[in-house]
Amino acid sequence: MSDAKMETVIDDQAQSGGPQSQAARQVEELRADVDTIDAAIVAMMAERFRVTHRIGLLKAQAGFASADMHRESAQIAALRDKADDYGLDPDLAEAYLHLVADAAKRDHERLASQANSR
Ligand SMILES: O=C(O)C(=O)C[C@]1(C(=O)O)C=C[C@@H](O)C=C1
Repeated sequence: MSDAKMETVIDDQAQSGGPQSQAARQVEELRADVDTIDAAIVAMMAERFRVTHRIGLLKAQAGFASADMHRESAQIAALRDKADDYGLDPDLAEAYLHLVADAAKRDHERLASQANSR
């Protein structure tokens, strides 16, 4: 256990028939759950992006700035609390919010520059 490995290809281990193949097969089963969860997260992110795109269209039409850091502070505080409730590292929830809000703002900037060039 003490040798520091850089990578273990679990698929190879599962087929090896060696002493670690049962653990490797259990990892593979859990990976199916990970894939299902990741697909759901991507679907929800796409839905979120469609909603923020609509916000961006309204902001561009009204001449509002893409960013609203007051709103983002409230979102971060709420998500950090929620993460705590679920036993998730609040830093991870905050990193998620930055990721999606930054993407939304880039989209809003594009929409604003399109509106300005008309
Ligand atoms: O709620 C807004 O005003 C948005 O533009 C959406 C959003 C977000 O992605 O949640 C993005 C940018 C703002 O700074 C705040 C929030």
